Amino acid sequence: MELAIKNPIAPTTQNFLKPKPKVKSLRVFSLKCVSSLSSSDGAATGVVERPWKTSDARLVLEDGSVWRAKSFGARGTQVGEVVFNTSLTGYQEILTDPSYAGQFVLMTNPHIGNTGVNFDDEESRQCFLAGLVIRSLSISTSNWRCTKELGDYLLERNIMGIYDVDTRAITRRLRQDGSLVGVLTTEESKTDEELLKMSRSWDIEGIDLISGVSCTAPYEWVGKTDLEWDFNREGRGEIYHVVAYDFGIKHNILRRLASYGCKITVVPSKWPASETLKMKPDGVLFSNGPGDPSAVPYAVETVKELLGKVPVFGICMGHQLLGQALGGKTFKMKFGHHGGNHPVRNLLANRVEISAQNHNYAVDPASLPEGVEVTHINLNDGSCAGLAFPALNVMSLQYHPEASPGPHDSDSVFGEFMELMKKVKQKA
Ligand SMILES: NC(=O)CC[C@H](N)C(=O)O
Repeated sequence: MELAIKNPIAPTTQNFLKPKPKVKSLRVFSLKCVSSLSSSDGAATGVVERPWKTSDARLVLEDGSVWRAKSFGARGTQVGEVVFNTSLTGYQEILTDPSYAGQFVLMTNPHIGNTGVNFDDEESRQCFLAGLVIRSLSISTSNWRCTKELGDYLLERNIMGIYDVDTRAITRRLRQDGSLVGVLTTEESKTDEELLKMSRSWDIEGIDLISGVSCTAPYEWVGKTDLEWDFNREGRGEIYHVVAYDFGIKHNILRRLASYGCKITVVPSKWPASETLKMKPDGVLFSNGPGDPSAVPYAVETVKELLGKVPVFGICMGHQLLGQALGGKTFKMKFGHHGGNHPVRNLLANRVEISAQNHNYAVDPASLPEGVEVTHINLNDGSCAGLAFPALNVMSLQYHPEASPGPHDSDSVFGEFMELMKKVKQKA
């Protein structure tokens, strides 16, 4: 089969667009835990409640479903958009990925918490997500790197979690109806109707969530990937100065850039392009970040001002901002991609990579002007997973080459960014 590099995706977004949430009447779902412990009641029905905790939390979705659950971590009431994540491991990296701001992450892996948390797997300075939804909270924690149990960690960081909720049923609902806004509460006094109203009066679209997660002043990043974990130690020769825009940057992007030989200055999301150019960088990185990419026109303007003046690399939100700066449009997908098992066709290398992904929006390839190439395609749904505009030294990925958590198949893209900076530097 001939691989066409230029915009090979059928110019349609209709398969991905999120439909309007269906308004249904309130229905309550509660999960009975099937236990292998014998009790006279349980033996008769095959179902018994765990004796040490009964449901003390509710998740009310905007479609009218009410999910009774048990709480861990912080208590209170919180609104957010529910998304499901299919990663089998790496819940600490997911919890600290700032791109989840405003969202409840529902893990499809039913067993969470068994390895606790540790000092090394943090992807940012705090947890920005709205909450965590899981099927089963591990009753024991055991790992040589563990420094704390998951529940204590969430409590310290004021993040709500619920367990003993039917995560498969909610995932099927999200797949069918699209991502849904919900309210999580431990407050008995709030009625289901009140919570439903609350969930229907909030929307993640159109909000600038980047400003709440970005750093507030520039700083130098020096940490490399620990050699023990670095599976790719080649090509660390030259030093390039990279200015990294922090739209909610994950630490592993910075570690990978440092390991590839970059001196890195991280700057806040509203850092002027003119100031960046004064720093004379060899390249600029636009990071991942939370929320609606069309709600941050100031960031698109900054990207536009830098285009053509310095090689640029965009990751996830950075890719979506680049798409807009090049003249394209973004749209909201039905339920997005969140997990460590997304197959992507890399059209430049003609190979399939299994990738880590976390996004609810995508660039519409049909909206892009001549000369912009789609370089990567998500093989699950054909959506645009990477772009290049060689004339302006632009490259970007919709997904996460830095993994954390996830497969490392796409790590070599950092090497491609080094090559791009080298080429431009040699010409200068
Ligand atoms: N990981 C990211 O950068 C996410 C980008 C954007 N917030 C989205 O959901 O599509």
